[in-house]
Amino acid sequence: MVVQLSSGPPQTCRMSEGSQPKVEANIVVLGAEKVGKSALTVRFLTRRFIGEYGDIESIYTHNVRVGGRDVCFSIWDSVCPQASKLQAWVSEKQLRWADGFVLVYSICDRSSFHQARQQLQHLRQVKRRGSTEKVPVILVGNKRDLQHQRVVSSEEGRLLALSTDTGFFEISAAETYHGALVVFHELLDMVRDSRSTGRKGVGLRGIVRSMSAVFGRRRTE
Ligand SMILES: Nc1nc2c(ncn2[C@@H]2O[C@H](COP(=O)(O)OP(=O)(O)OP(=O)(O)O)[C@@H](O)[C@H]2O)c(=O)[nH]1
Repeated sequence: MVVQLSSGPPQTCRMSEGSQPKVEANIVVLGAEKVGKSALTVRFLTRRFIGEYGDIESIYTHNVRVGGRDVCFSIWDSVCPQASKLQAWVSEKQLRWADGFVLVYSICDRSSFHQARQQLQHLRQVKRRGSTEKVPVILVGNKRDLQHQRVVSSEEGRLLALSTDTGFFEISAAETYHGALVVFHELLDMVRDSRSTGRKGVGLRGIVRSMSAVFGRRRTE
């Protein structure tokens, strides 16, 4: 079941305000079980970390201003089906709907990194809307606050991202809002780039960003 929700006052993405049309971006958040997909999504939507989240698959609508433009994010917080725990999994419906993907793993869970690798390979192989162009993807290593439980190094994440033309960040949804903000804003940039140039993927600018994408310091909100 997919539930559609709005994080703010009821609005529709079809509206535009001011002289410039509203930018719309459909984002699917993917990843293995319990890696923090909902925590990352809720952080971005509300700035808060509430600790425990239900496992209802939801699409949230979030209207914000980014760089002087009104943006409407529709964010599909997906649930990994039990049957595909160790498989690359993304539905045809998600592929048709999404402008971009956030692919989350936990730095404390090697199998979630393995699953992210498979999902990335899958996303890089599929054709979208009859196109051979690459869909924008950001790879996110979450739970960076749990350094003592880390089993996936930053370098492994960064290398996987570089080898698949993908953005990359390590964050802690539990600790800061900033990481979630940067993930969604960077993906928005990639979506807009891909629309304006027809070029999908992270490109040179994104690769340079990937190299400095690991958040080493605790930041306050
Ligand atoms: N320490 C720490 N815990 C986190 C972080 N993000 C999420 N968690 C915890 O990890 C657990 C799973 O988080 P969820 O956001 O529900 O993960 P999910 O991927 O949406 O889970 P499912 O949809 O059920 O597969 C919860 O207990 C969260 O509190 C983080 O950055 N650091």
